[in-house]
Formats: sequence, C-alpha cells, structure tokens
Amino acid sequence: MTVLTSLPEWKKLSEIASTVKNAHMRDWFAQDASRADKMQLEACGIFLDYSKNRVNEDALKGLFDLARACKLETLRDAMFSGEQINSTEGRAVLHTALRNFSDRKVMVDGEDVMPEVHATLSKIEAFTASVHSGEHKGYTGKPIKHIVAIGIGGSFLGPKIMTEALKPHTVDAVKVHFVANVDGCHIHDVLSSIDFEETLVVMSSKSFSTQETLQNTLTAKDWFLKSGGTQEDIAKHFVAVSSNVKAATEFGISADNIFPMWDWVGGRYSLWSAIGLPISLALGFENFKGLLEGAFDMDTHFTTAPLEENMPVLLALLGVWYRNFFDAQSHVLLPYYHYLRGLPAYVQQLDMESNGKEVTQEGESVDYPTGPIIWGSEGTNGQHSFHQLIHQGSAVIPADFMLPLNVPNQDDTHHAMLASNCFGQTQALMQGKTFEECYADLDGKGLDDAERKRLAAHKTMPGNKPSNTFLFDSLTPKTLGALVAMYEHKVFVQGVIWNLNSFDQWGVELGKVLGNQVLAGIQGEADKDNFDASTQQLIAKFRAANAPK
Ligand SMILES: O=P(O)(O)OC[C@H]1O[C@H](O)[C@H](O)[C@@H](O)[C@@H]1O
Repeated sequence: MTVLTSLPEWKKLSEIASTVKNAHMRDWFAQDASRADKMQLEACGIFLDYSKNRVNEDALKGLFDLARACKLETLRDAMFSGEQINSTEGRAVLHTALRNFSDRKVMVDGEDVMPEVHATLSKIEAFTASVHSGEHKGYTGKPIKHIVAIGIGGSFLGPKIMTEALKPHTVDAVKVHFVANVDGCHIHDVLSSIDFEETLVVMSSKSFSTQETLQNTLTAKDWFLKSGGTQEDIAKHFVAVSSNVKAATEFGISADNIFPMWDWVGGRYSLWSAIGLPISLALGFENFKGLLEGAFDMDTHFTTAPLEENMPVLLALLGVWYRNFFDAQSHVLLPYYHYLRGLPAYVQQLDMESNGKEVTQEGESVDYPTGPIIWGSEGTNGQHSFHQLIHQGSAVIPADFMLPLNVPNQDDTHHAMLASNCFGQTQALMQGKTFEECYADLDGKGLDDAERKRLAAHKTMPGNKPSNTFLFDSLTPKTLGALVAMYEHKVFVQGVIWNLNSFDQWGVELGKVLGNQVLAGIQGEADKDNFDASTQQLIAKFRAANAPK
C-alpha cells in the first residue's frame, strides 16, 4: 500500500463515495434551492459554477482534508520559493517567476532571478516594437511582414494557441506562421507562400536539441540562402529562444539574436518566457504582458485564497474525486468560443505530460489511477458528434464548459444560441431523461407495450454526469492568462495528491532518443540487429520505397 491509499482521509473518501454513488444530482437540486448559489466561486475574472458535480458537503470536506493531509500548502510554497521540486532533474520549477509582478525576490542557487526575467521582458518589448515599426528591416531594406515561428511541444502549443485565442488583438504589421511538425509538407506550405526578404524566423527550443525544430530551422535557413540571402544576412532574419545559448551560437544564430530562458522553466510551462516572443510579435507586447498579468493574478489567488475558496485547488480535488473514486478515465474540455478551440490541446500537453506517470516521488509504483486523458474541442461542434458518449456512454466523463459572456463583433442571435447550447448541455448531462419520461413521450404512437419499453430504454439518459461551467466577461489577455494558470495549478495540485513529479517527462525523452536511432537505421547508418523484428521490417519497407531509382 502506498502512503496515499493508507491515509485515513483516503479511506474516509472511499466510504463517502459509496454513498454518493447512490445519489442523483437531480434530487440534490430539488432538495436544496440554494445549491447553485452555494457552489460557485469567482477569481481573476473567472466565474465558476461547480454545482453540477457529484459532491455533497461530506465529499467536499473529505477532499479538502485529503489536500491538507498531503501537505498541499507546504509543497505549493516550496514551488513558489524556488526549491528543487523537480527531483529527478534537480531543478526548481519557477514559471511563476516569469509573471511575478510583485517586489518579491525569487532565489535560485542563491541568486535572485528577477533582474534576468525583467531584462528578457525588456528585450522582447524592444524587439517587438522594432519589428512592428519597421525599424528592424530585412537585409534588402524591406520591413518584416512574416514571422515563421518554429518549435514543438511547449515551444509551440502555448504561443500558437494563445495567439489564436486572442485573434481579435492581432496586429496588422506582421503575420505569424507556426511550424511544428517535421513533416516537410508543413514548412514547405509556409515558406512557399512568403517572401524571404520580408521574413523573420523565430526558432524556439529550450534544449536546442529537438530534432523537428532543428531540421525545420535548417530547411528555413537553406531556403533563405537558396533564395538569395547570404550567411552574413542571416542575423537580420533568424532569432532563437533557448536556454542552451552555446548550442544556438554554434548553430549560427548570433549571440545578440538569442532570447534566453532557463532550466527552471519547464517546456510545457514556458509560454510566459521568451518562448512567448511570437505571441508578442503577433499581438503586441502589451497584450503579451496582459497574459502574464492575468497569470500573476491567478498565482496570487492560488497562494492566498483558503483551500475551500481556491479555484485551482477545488478543480483539482474534483478531478481526483472522479479519477480515483468514480473510475473516470478522461476529462473533457469544451470551450464554447471558436477562438479558444485550441485550449483542449494545450491542456492536454500540460496535464498528460505532467501527471502521466505511474511511480511516486520515491520511485514506488502507484496503487491508484493518476493523470486522466484530456481531450475536447469547441462547442457547439462536439454536440453533433462525441457528446453522445458523454450523455449515454458507460464511463463517467467530467466536463469543463467555458463561455465568454461577450465576444468580438458580437451577433446577438448567434451568441444567444451559443450560450443556450452550452448551458443546455450542462443541464441535460445533469438531469438526464428518465425511463418514465421517455415512456410517456411514446404514448399514442401506435406502439405495443414491449416496443414502447424497448424504445424508451434507448432514449433514457441517466444524467448525473458532472460538469463545471466557467464564464468570463470576454476573453481578454488577462482572462486567458488567468485561465491557463488556473489549469497549471490544478495539475500541480493533482501531482501533489498523487505524489508524482509533475515536472519531468522521461517517456517523451525516450521517444526522442529512439527516433534518432531509427533515423540512423533508415539512413543505413545503424546495424539492423539494433532493432526488433517488427521495426526492422518497417525500416526495410521504407528503405525499399525510397531507394534510389
Ligand atoms: O523546447 P524544446 O527543448 O525543443 O522541447 C520541445 C518539447 O520537447 C519534448 O517533447 C518535451 O517533452 C516538451 O515538454 C518540450 O516542450
């Protein structure tokens, strides 16, 4: 038995869960007219209605007791103060320092990192201004019109999805194109549509060793040189963001053109660092700063609000409740806002790369489920496809619905329909439709009783399906920053409860190593006996199809 499952708080929750499983939220709402009023929270411009969850007062109390038993507050403070909580890599975890607008010093190895953070922000601000004003010119004197942002994983998803979410704030001066996949089709499509004299490449790689990013940058460099640029002109057209300044300079990026980041910023937590440069270029520095300010507000809420009123803590505990006591295997995110459609993919990396682990901090196997599968897409589209499984499938799938109360260029009819679908879905999931209601609906349809019962069974929706609903005024940079930080802290809290190191990613690292070994096999530079029979067969097929004709 692990420490977690032997805690009395854990055992108590198991008992509470067995009672709660027999209750229906429909009845709770009928019995308590103030349920919705009691089960809501507001923080940093985000309103949360969590009343449509399968929790009563006992369950909530039990969950907060569990958080305290797991020393959540102590570990939270350890993260913020720069302790090396990433124990397998010996690193501090300080993405919160990147958006620290207080006077608080943040110490790493005895040194305050805030001056470096501020200097980098100033560099981003100045560079953004010089590109937007046309002061930074390409080597033929033309202003920059296109930014090709190359990166993958955390060096891609954050910048791309935040830029997309804040589309109404896009500047006219430049167009930002994101390239992640090593599939040559992607970079080809981008480069073939733009003029190299007006293009700036931003290469983002914390490690400066990621195959996809290096190759895409080499391809862009090759394109630039073949189009007519020279080696000396590269400085005006290529900049890099990396914590590995040595590798970046060796690659040919001039030292002045390197925006630094640090090993205490995890890849999936890096959009707040210079990895966010493409966001600043796409939206303007003030909007990038707005994101950071919103995240800082959420950090302040997370570190100061009592656990019972703490949004990330509450969300995390609800997630633990379903994952560990209701066997929920996944969690769905449903933004009812077209521009926020990428958020599920963003949170997918954040959550699954952080808590997709099965050993505890001490290296023991867990005896409880950990990180769920995160998925989702924009509403209302999903209603016409996968929502079926959320309504009537056999698994519990907790859902996060989110809706801005106002949108840019608002068409009131469209917007009212969007909202009504969002709210209607949460209502349908909670209430369901009983067999008796469905049976009654089939009265007078000329069916015999057996057929009427058979059809009613198919139409019955059990309900009792949990959801959170988030509302915000409109999706400003600040609100988005707060929303993303809220999910970051939710993931952190779950990592604390599950006693995981949420900040390494050894599974992904192995994939990178094996990918390079197989590449050597494909290029005929590795002994085939290095590979299992299946992989040998696949390599052979590929080599045959690509053999010189
Ligand atoms: O920024 P890079 O060093 O190129 O890394 C890019 C990505 O690589 C890996 O896949 C990691 O798991 C991600 O967390 C990281 O964001």
